[in-house]
Amino acid sequence: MDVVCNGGSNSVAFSKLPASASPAPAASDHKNQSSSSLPNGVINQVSSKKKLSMGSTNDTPQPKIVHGELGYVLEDVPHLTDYIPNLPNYTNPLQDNPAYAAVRQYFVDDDDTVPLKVVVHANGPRGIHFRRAGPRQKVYFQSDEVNACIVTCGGLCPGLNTVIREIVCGLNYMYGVKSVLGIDGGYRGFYSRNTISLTPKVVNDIHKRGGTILGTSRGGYELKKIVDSIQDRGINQVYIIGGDGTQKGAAVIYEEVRRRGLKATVVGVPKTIDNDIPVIDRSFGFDTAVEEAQRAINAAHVEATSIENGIGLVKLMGRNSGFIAMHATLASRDVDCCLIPESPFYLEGPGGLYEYIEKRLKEQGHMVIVIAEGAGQEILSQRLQSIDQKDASGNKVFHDVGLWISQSIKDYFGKEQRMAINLKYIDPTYMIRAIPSNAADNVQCTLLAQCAVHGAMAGYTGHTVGLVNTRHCYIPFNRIIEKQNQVVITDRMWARLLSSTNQPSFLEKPSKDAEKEG
Ligand SMILES: Nc1ncnc2c1ncn2[C@@H]1O[C@H](COP(=O)(O)OP(=O)(O)OP(=O)(O)O)[C@@H](O)[C@H]1O
Ligand SMILES: O=P(O)(O)OC[C@H]1O[C@](O)(CO)[C@@H](O)[C@@H]1O
Ligand SMILES: [Mg+2]
Repeated sequence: MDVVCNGGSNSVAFSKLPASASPAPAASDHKNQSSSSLPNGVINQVSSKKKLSMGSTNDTPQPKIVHGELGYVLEDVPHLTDYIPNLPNYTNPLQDNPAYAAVRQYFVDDDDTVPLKVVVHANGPRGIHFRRAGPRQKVYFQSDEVNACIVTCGGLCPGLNTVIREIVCGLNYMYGVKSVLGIDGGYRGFYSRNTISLTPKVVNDIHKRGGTILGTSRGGYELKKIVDSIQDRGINQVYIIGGDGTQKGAAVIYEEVRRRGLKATVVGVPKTIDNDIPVIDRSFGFDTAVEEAQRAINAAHVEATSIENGIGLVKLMGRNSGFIAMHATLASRDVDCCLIPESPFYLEGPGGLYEYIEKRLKEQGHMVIVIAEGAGQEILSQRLQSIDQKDASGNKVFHDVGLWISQSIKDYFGKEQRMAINLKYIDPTYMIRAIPSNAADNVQCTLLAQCAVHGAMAGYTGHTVGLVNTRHCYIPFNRIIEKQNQVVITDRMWARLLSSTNQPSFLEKPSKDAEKEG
C-alpha cells in the first residue's frame, strides 16, 4: 500500500493541495507560507497550538499548519525563506549525478505528504500529514558555501557512526560539500572543545564500530554558547543526532538561530533505543538492540532450563518506555513474563507476580522473566528509600529494579522454605546499545542521513527526519518533543504480548483487606 499522498493529477483519493500550500521552487513561494500572505486562511501558523517548550515567547515561531479538503492537515516544517527574504536558490546538483540519472522521478514532488495514521474509516477525516523527505529540485546552498556540523548527544545507540558516516558522505558525494565539522562530546563540545574535520576518508570504516566517534554527553546544554559557536564558526547546517532530550535542545537552538536571522538549517536525527520519541515508527538501532537482547534471553533460558525450578531474569533498557522489553519478548518465545514501566504490577496475592512464578514453575519447571529498567519503580519507591537523583540532563536516576526484584523473589520463595528456586540474573543493558548496528539498521541510518542532507540542502529547518508508516518525513520539532512515546497497554500489541506469554495483566490488584482475607 502506498502511504504517500500525492496531490498530483493521478491521485484519486487525495485532491491537490491548495496552490499556496505547495512550496514551489522559488524562494518567494516558500515565503508565501507565512500566515500574513495567505488567502482565506488556508495556512495557519496556529496560535492555539502548543508553543515550543523554551525560548522567548515573542520570538517563538508558531507551527505551520496547512488545512486542506476533507479534513486534510499538513503539519509543515519551517524553511529558511520563512525568515530570510529573497534567499537565492539553485538547481540541485543531483540533476547531473549519475546515481540519480536512471531514477524516473528523482526529485520529491512538493505535494507529497505522508499520513500519520494509515488506518482510516471510510468517512473519517484525512487527518494529519507530514512533508515527505527527499531531494528537491531547488537547493538553497551552493556546495562550496556549506559549512556543516554534526553532534551526537545522550546515550549510545547502535548506528550512530553509520548516521555520521552517511551525512558526511551524502553531503560530499551528492552535493559536493567538503566542509563538515564533528562536534566533540555532545552539546558542550560546541563551546568547550575543538572540532574534528570529517571527510569521507575519515569516516570510511566507522559504521563497523559501536558508539560514536564524536563522543557524547548528558547535560552541558548552554544555548547562548552553542549558538554563538555556530555563528562564530560560520556553521550553516547543523545536524543533531540524539534522543528526546537532544531534540528538545535542537528545537531551542533552531529558535535562537532563527531569532538571530542566521542562514543555518537545524535538523534533528532521532536516536533512541528506548523508542520513546513520538510520531516515528522507530529509531535506528532499535532493531539491533532487540536482536542483541535475544542473546541474553537465550542465556537466561538455557540457565533456567538446566536446573530445577530455574528462573532466568533479564533486565533490559527502557527508562519510561518498555518497547525493547516488549519486542524482545515477542521475538523470543521463551519469555514467560515481561514487565514494563507502562504496566504497573504487584507481587503478592491473587493475580500477583509471586503466584504466577509459582504456577509456572510447577507447570514447566523453569521460567524466564524480562524486566525493563523503569518497571516497578512505584513499588521500589515505596519499599526503598527514594534516591531522588537526576543525571546531568535532568533524567531521574532509578533504583536497579533487576537486583531488587531478584532479591525479592529469592526472599519470598526462601521464606518458610516455600519452594527451592534457582534464580540467575543477567544484566546486559549496556551490551545491547554499545554494539554496531545490524544490516537493517545500517540501511535505516543511511536513508535517514540522506534525507536529512536533502532537507537541509533544500532549506528546510526546525525539524527532525523520521520514518512515518515506513516513509521518510520531515517532522516539525514541536511534534517530536511534545510527549514521550510509550507502550499503550490498551492497544493490540500489548494484548498480543499477554497472549504470547500468558502472564497476568496485573490489572486487578486485590485491595489490602481482600489480600488479608485471602
Ligand atoms: N529540555 C531540554 N532543553 C534543552 N536541552 C536539553 C533538554 N533536555 C535535554 N537536553 C540536552 O540534550 C542532551 C541529551 O539529553 P539526554 O541526556 O536526556 O538524552 P536524550 O537525547 O534524551 O537521549 P537518550 O534518552 O536516548 O539517552 C543533553 O546535553 C541535555 O542537556
Ligand atoms: O547510563 P546512561 O548513559 O545515562 O544511560 C542509561 C539510559 O540510556 C538509555 O538507554 C537511553 O539512551 C536508557 O534506557 C537508560 O536509562
Ligand atoms: Mg531521553
